[in-house]
Parts: sequence; C-alpha cells; structure tokens
Amino acid sequence: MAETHRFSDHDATAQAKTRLPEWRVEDGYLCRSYKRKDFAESLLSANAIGYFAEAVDHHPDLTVKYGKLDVALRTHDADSLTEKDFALAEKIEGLLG
Ligand SMILES: C[C@H](O)[C@H](O)[C@H]1CNC2=NC(N)=NC(=O)C2=N1
Repeated sequence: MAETHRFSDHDATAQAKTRLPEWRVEDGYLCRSYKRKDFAESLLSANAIGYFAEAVDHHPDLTVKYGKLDVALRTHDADSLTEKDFALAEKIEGLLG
C-alpha cells in the first residue's frame, strides 16, 4: 500500500524537492517553519493543522512561537517518513502556504 511505503532519506529529500519545495528533510523529519504575525496567528494556524491531523489520524509535532510555527512530520509507527507525511504536508501547505 502506498501509505506504508518507507522513504529512504535520499528519496524523501527528492520527494520534498518536487512536491514540497518549501519543506526540508531534517533528522528524519519532514519540516517547515511558517512565519506568522504574532503568537495568536501561530496558535490559530496550529489549531487549523490540528483539525486536519485529527481527521486523518496523523499528528505532526507543532512548536508554537511568537510569529513562527514549526511543523515536523514523521510516521512513528513505521519509524520512517511515509506517504502519510507527504500527504499531510501537502494539505498543510494548501492551508497555510
Ligand atoms: C493508532 C494511531 O493510528 C497511530 O498511533 C497513529 C496516530 N498518529 C500518528 N502520527 C504520527 N505522526 N505518526 C504516527 O505513526 C501516528 N500513528
């Protein structure tokens, strides 16, 4: 099944480059930082991501800062990056990018 395909670091980096040019693969996580106006906007964006994450039962690490939201995705069940991470990152990008 496509969703359980484990991407090697090399393939994940290639996927990110073509599908999600603003994202990077770092320490086994698919990551992006979004600039926001202030803390309230970072928190609002984190909540919007949370809504999607619950809907697909896949949960990014979110770090809410003043003016910045850090997003990091990994499929812990597979101990790897998988299609689930890229699919959710694309949804997040459509929402916040
Ligand atoms: C049982 C449940 O579906 C799993 O524990 C899900 C929940 N959310 C998850 N989120 C992330 N990021 N990785 C996972 O492997 C994961 N597993």
